[in-house]
Amino acid sequence: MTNPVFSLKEATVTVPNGTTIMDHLNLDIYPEDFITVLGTNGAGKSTLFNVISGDLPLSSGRVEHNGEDITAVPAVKRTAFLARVFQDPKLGTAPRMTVAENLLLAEKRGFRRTLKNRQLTAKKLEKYYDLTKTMGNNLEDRLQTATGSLSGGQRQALSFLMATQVKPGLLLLDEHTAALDPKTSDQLMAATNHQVKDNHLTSLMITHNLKDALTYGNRLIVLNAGKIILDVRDEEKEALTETDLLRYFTR
Ligand SMILES: Nc1ncnc2c1ncn2[C@@H]1O[C@H](COP(=O)(O)OP(=O)(O)OP(=O)(O)O)[C@@H](O)[C@H]1O
Repeated sequence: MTNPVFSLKEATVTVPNGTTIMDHLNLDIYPEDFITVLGTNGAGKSTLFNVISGDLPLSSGRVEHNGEDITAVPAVKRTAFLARVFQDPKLGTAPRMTVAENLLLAEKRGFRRTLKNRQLTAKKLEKYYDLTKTMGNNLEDRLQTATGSLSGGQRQALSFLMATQVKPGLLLLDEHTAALDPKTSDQLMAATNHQVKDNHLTSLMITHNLKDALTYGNRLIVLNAGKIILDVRDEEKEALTETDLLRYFTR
């Protein structure tokens, strides 16, 4: 069997008031896994992402990347292989910079970000045109527009492209379509799915949308009280229904 890209082993987080918000959690993430992450409010979904990204240190347990112990590696260093897209369209992009400038900046993920000595050549603009066109929301016509005046859907599409332009070893999608209207959300989910598949990305996606959790990805996990209470993949996932899932939300 293939080795995991990323693992949590007996990962536990106890916060200063004594509450354990991640409880001896074990998770092996394999190459090209697209894992949808479900759970009630407070189940520990953001905690899981914060532990993976290194923003929240473990109280005990281990974090491994390609078999190497990275428990003590800080968040800033983990950006060399990890990218995250947030729910808030304002996060992840620089509002005064244009779409093209943001994409140029994103090419430096994992390195010191500066636009010094880097230019938006005609070739680059052509590349960004083709890239943004794949999102299906006219972002390609707004390459020279300041990001702050894009629609929420266009801005989230840009955040997604910025996170994936330099292929991350692991992509964290943190309810990235939740702030969008249903049609725009569906459009970004479909574009996300294409990009994840076409670029063979390994990713986790937090969602409260049961339909999306069932439709997308090869694997689904449900969290409750800082533990994984369901972990299914392939045929087992495909056989799941919304009614099956709702049972995990009544605990
Ligand atoms: N840094 C922290 N210090 C103290 N408590 C925390 C911290 N981070 C999270 N918690 C607590 O841990 C629990 C899990 O929170 P978390 O944000 O991971 O849940 P969630 O599943 O993402 O919820 P939601 O769906 O509402 O976003 C909550 O009770 C939360 O208050």
